[in-house]
Amino acid sequence: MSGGALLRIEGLEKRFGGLRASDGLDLDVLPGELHALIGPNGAGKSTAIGQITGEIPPDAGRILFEGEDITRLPPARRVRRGLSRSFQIVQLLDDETAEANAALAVQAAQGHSFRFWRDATRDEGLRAPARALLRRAGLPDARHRVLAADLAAGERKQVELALALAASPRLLLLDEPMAGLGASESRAMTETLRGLKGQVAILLVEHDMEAVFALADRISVLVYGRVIATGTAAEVRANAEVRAAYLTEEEGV
Ligand SMILES: Nc1ncnc2c1ncn2[C@@H]1O[C@H](COP(=O)(O)OP(=O)(O)OP(=O)(O)O)[C@@H](O)[C@H]1O
Repeated sequence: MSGGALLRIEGLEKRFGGLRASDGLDLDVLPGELHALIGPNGAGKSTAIGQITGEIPPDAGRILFEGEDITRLPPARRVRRGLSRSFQIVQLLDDETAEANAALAVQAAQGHSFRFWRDATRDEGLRAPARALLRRAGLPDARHRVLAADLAAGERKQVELALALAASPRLLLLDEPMAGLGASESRAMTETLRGLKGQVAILLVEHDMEAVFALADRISVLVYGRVIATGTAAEVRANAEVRAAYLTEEEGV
């Protein structure tokens, strides 16, 4: 496996017109680690995630997953290899319960057609693993039968995390899981992610520095499409280039 890395990104380039959203991006995620990708607005974090999932084709560079070049692989094939993502904006079926949403994800992960999705929401063989996923994602049992439309923002994020876990990923890509959450919801999500640590490698894009510093084994700092520093929280905090480019006293660093 590419030098022990689960995911290796080498020299990734992505231009939007004259703008270099990825500019020689290099990044490694090790098996089982929680690796945070931080950086100012517009640094290219979402563009990096999009290229890892296959939604955005890079102009140059390589993406290796478990040592294999997946740079040109379609998104669905990457999911089947163990790369799963959750989105900045939650996409749930609002008129179905949390449990039914998760049951559909279990069914999809088993490779069945969505044609029979209405049956899936009643199938106990899918509902039992669906409940297990929701518990792993931190949603209390009492909320499993609530319609997605009636869930709080934090609970919707938990369901979305359960959907991402349904594919049994080896690497989970999380794009701002704390976005739009209140302080207590963010703390709950932080605890949930702490519980997942070690079970699945996580690449976490997040602006909530409290969560990042509490969770990350390593942090990479992205500025203008390039990683300017990678290290532990203490190493990144102490890095002069990082402090100058991004982290400020106001953010408590
Ligand atoms: N489809 C696109 N077309 C044109 N420009 C784009 C496109 N997607 C992203 N960009 C630009 O590329 C740069 C990087 O955007 P990206 O969303 O990856 O940054 P980010 O670090 O995720 O930002 P944020 O923290 O605000 O989510 C930004 O300047 C953005 O405006």
